[in-house]
Amino acid sequence: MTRSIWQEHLHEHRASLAQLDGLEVPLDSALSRLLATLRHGGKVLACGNGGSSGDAQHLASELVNRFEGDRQALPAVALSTDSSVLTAIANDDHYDRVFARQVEALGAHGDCLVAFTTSGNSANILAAVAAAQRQGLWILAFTGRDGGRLGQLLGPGDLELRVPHQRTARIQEIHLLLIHALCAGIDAALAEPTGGESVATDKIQLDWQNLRTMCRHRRPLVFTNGVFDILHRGHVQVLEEARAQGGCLVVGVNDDASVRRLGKGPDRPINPLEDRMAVLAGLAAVDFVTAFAQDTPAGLIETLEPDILVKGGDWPREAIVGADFVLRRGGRVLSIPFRHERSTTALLRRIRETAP
Ligand SMILES: O=C(CO)[C@@H](O)[C@H](O)[C@H](O)[C@H](O)COP(=O)(O)O
Ligand SMILES: [Zn+2]
Repeated sequence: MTRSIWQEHLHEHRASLAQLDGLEVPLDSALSRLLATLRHGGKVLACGNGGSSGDAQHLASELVNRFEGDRQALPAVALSTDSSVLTAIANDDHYDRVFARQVEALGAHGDCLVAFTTSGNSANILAAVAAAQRQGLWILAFTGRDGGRLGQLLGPGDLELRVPHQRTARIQEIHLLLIHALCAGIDAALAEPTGGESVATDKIQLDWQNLRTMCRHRRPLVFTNGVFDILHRGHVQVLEEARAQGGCLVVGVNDDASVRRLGKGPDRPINPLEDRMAVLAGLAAVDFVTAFAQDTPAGLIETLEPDILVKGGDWPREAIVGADFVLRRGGRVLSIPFRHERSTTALLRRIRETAP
């Protein structure tokens, strides 16, 4: 008896699934590499032809938007989506260059190029991989059969998820399974806290360069600074309004010696830097907390290059340190008034006056 088309497909699909145990280790490596890339502010560029261009778009949409759980938006671009860019490159240069040119335009050191090809031989994919290698991206290749020429092009820092099947359709079906497994792993690692667990320690980033990289794609970047000795309602309100202005809020905190130089009193700060940063990191509005030892946060602002600079209270905009720098780069400077008049100094006076 001949099998129906459906029975044939089912049979072949099951047989291809049975050959995939070897993918567990490279899938785990791909997941950790991707997470490290995303956590350090890197982005994902994805490309493929035909059905594989759909895979590239599928992956990008699940990173930018969401897969199954709530987590931050992640930077990913499918290189097969802009018909103007694609037709211009193919028309003026060559179809083989359609992805490579975009990698040159958008790729940066540390980013990841995800290349889908069932044969491993599509010329535009090979060119994209070569361009990515020149630009310092690492490659995650989804291939089939024997990996084709792409399998041989990959360097020691690259990874390949190869489906050892001969038929394009079966390979593509497994590619989608792999995409979903990766997205599930990313969801699990970056899930928004449901309570109980602490993300606050990850928010404290004392290395300015590291912080700069982590904020690279989290724009508009909002920056504010202060002592935050005894956190009060006015602080929380200003921080919430500051966060609402952009996509990421970094708070720069004066270290203890620089607070003492501000002359607020011999016993200030009451709370040491570590405690002040931990309290700020516990606020939902705050994405990152860092510290500065200088008299002003000018150096920190120049390192982070925020798009929006905020001070709370009655600071005139022109007196805000770093305002010139941010305005010159086309950014905005805001003075957000305290809607709840509270001050740490006044609070301390009251505590002392009422002390027995
Ligand atoms: O979806 C399919 C076949 O299932 C086709 O569109 C297929 O993706 C195209 O023939 C691609 O051009 C094949 O490219 P590649 O996988 O060999 O890189
Ligand atoms: Zn197809």
